[in-house]
Amino acid sequence: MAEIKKTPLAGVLEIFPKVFNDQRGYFLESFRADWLEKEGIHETWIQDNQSYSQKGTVRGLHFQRAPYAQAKLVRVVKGKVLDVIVDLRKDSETFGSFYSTILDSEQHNLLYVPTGFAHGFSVLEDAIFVYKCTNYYNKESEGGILWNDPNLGIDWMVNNPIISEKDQKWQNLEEFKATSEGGL
Ligand SMILES: Cc1cn([C@H]2C[C@H](O)[C@@H](COP(=O)(O)OP(=O)(O)O[C@H]3O[C@@H](C)C(=O)[C@@H](O)[C@H]3O)O2)c(=O)[nH]c1=O
Repeated sequence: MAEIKKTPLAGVLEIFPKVFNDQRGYFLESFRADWLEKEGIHETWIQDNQSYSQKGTVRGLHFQRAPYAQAKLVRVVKGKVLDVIVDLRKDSETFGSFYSTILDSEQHNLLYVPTGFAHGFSVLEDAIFVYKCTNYYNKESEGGILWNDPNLGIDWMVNNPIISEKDQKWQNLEEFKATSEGGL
């Protein structure tokens, strides 16, 4: 059975599936609804995404606004990333805090990210990143926080990252607070 670990941010879970190794290779269950249901979380996953990124890339920090807000269940099938989330939940005691963890294709670990977070990752080894979402992509409701906002002070563990034009222009956390009535 998978090991489910709570994180310092309420409602965010890290999941370590049981890996069965043998002479052929490995087997693991990469998704089970009951991992989350046992924790009282009932989500309907309606979109799966996959991206490939070269070492040194940063993607993020992204969210979608209601009614297109997305919970995400993220993992890495090849390579290694530093996965980062920022708590933007209006009434959260940890609003404005971030949590980061390594996701890689050796641990096969997953991060469950509820709605109300900005999400991103940096690529420590060329990575195929795979994730489930509870809402469809909606360009108009897309928002973000600047990855290198000095007030967040995230150590992304990469120098001079490869980053999209879009991701260089997001607002910082202070601007987000001022324009979003205190959160998502
Ligand atoms: C995310 C997404 C993008 N696209 C398109 C839009 C664009 O032309 C192209 C690349 O999009 P982006 O540059 O936004 O891709 P990317 O930077 O990988 O966006 C993703 O980043 C990570 C950190 C997340 O948390 C995701 O929710 C998502 O925002 O793919 C879709 O068609 N559907 C989708 O669900």
